Amino acid sequence: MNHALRSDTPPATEPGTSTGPAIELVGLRRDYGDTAAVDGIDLSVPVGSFLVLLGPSGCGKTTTLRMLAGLESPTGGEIRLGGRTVASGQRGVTVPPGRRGAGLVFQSYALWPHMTVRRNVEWPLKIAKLDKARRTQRAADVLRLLDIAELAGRYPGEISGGQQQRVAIARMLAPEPAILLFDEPLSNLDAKLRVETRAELLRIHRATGATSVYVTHDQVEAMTMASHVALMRHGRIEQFGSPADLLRRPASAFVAAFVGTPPANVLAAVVARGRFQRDGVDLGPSPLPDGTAVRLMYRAESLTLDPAGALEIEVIESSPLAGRWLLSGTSGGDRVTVVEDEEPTAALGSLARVRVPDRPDAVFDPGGARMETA
Ligand SMILES: Nc1ncnc2c1ncn2[C@@H]1O[C@H](COP(=O)(O)OP(=O)(O)OP(=O)(O)O)[C@@H](O)[C@H]1O
Repeated sequence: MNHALRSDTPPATEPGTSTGPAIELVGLRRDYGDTAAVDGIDLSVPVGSFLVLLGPSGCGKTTTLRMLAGLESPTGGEIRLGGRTVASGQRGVTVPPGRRGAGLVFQSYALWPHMTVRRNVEWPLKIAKLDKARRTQRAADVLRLLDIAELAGRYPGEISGGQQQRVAIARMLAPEPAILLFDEPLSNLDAKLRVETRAELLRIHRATGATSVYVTHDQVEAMTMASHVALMRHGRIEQFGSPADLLRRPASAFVAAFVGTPPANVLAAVVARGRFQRDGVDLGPSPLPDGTAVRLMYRAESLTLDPAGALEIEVIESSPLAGRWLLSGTSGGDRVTVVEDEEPTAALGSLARVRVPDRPDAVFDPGGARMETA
């Protein structure tokens, strides 16, 4: 792959314009004894995608990434990179990490402390047996792309955490991988640097034209960076799509409650006499048969504080967000968040009432699967 190295150069391949998928996972699984860390994953993304593996701790994100990198072998299924099978549980194929055209950046950066920044970045090129002139040129190019050319002569112990991370990314990019793998790369940075580095990583992703896979448990990172999100749960993909797909049409109550700022509200209810009822509170008409147990989704912006509202909450927190206010409370064990234009006057610990619209934004069954009610 011919990497463009200047940030003002368009990506070598525009996302989505390639013929075949850059990454294909087919029935991918990894068992550790009785634990299915990855329990049968299927997905496919085109060249130039920014795929985020998102999900709570222990859902199998890192295991999936390590299998992509070749640090872990699947116990079932296949991984295809650029149409080539690099790992197959059944056929016992395993292409070693160095021959997959994929580069990995660890959370811990893993720089060699006794080598200068320049030598750290040149190291993978030395392993690849590039001659000295090309190594020097390539290292200079990636250090410039990452904006750290002036640090070339320093040792990792002499630069900041954020700069070390840039060096780790430069080292990963040096051999021009077609696939960039990131394992929670921002988790060691402070909040402001995280936001800046998000944009920086996207710039690098676009400048190289490579396909990126990025592991995080932070849905804000996923929603702001991804072209494709795979939201994982218990080793499986709960929903795969664009950030907008997950936000607009969550496939399950789990997705609804995991993504969005703030995430949507999900309230348990039962249908009685043609109405959604919750502990004696009427939440509006229901098209479903009486006795059906449901979980109703309401976006925070669909709810309003109103002294005449049907739902009573105990206020637990209130915080500003982009010129508006989020007020959260609890109702029968469920968390309820409302967006208000003005700072709410309700004190913490006090009771407030919330008006609920006649129609929920989505209806899920008690197991969390989406129900069609239209
Ligand atoms: N080497 C291992 N031996 C046994 N079990 C493992 C091993 N690696 C991972 N697991 C288990 O597999 C499951 C998935 O782990 P994995 O690290 O992939 O999750 P994750 O989503 O990356 O979590 P986190 O966000 O906490 O890093 C967990 O239950 C974990 O305990």
